[in-house]
Amino acid sequence: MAHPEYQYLSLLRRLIDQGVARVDRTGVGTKALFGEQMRFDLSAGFPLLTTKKIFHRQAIHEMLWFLSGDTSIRPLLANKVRIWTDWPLANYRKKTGETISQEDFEARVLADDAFAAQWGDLGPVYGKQWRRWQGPDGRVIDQIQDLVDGIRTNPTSRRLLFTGWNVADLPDMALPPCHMTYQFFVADGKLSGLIFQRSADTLLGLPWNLCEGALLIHMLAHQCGLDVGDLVWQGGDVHLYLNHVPQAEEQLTRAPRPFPQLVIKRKPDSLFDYRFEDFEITGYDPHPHIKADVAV
Ligand SMILES: Nc1nc(=O)c2c([nH]1)NC[C@@H]1CN(c3ccc(C(=O)N[C@@H](CCC(=O)O)C(=O)O)cc3)CN21
Ligand SMILES: O=c1ccn([C@H]2C[C@H](O)[C@@H](COP(=O)(O)O)O2)c(=O)[nH]1
Repeated sequence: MAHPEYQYLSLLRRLIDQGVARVDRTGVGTKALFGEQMRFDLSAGFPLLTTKKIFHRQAIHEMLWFLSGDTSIRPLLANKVRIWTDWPLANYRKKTGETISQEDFEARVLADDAFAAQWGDLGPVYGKQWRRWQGPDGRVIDQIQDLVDGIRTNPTSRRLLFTGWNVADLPDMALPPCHMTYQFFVADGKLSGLIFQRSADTLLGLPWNLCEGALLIHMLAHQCGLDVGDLVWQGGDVHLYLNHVPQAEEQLTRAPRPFPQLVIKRKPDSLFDYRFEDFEITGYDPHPHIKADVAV
């Protein structure tokens, strides 16, 4: 059987060859396809792309940050994860007219509590909706705890899902959720998960989304005494930014190597008590990193 990473590589190829040119919010321009799917059997390896190095250390931190319910970039910065800085930074520059560097902005968010509270928060993004969805009656809903309970007590339920797409809160978010809905399925002692991603930056964001989705399935399965099944990824507007075409062509010259394995070294009492040190990726031997600019 062909290496599962060819699903990703053939998507890159089709985006370049058949993607429809579109003007987008960022002004960069994309080539896009609508409605794409990939499937990875997690028992056969951890789907961390090998045709370029993915910074999985940062991806693990981001997933733990989502699960913590936090929405400030401060805990990310404390772990040297800088992928979310561009949006609060652009907001700060626009509102104050100051031309502060990214480094100085990040240093202030880390050092100054009041500054972090005013400028470092992304609004009611993923973590808030996952862990503290606010009902109209003021009730606070922990969608992830409900999911864990559901998988344990009612594994054949067709309602094992959570969503970040809180329509009323969208205007207050730095960015509306991209990986917006997750659904789960238990069969034969295995947990499968599906990500619905309304918008996918195929070169930069998607490899992280696959890594983090796979990590979440592993964590949930670990907590619920299940083996891992499939990660199904479903994309709506799936695009390649025009300034990423050379990087995609470079990546397409490379042959996939065996996927690594995820080792979870400790079983904490709850899904929310995992620490970064509990995870180890073994056997990861990727091709070199390929640099690309993120569209803000
Ligand atoms: N245009 C765009 N693409 C995204 O993937 C994206 C957004 N915006 N906005 C919100 C978050 C932030 N995410 C990001 C942002 C940057 C990288 C990125 O630049 N990754 C590089 C290197 C990162 C580094 O040097 O630390 C990579 O090669 O993976 C990845 C995901 C995913 N999301
Ligand atoms: O986890 C993520 C987060 C974001 N993206 C990409 C998808 C788009 O290129 C931008 C978001 O812009 P919208 O105009 O809100 O769609 O970020 C991703 O791929 N993965």
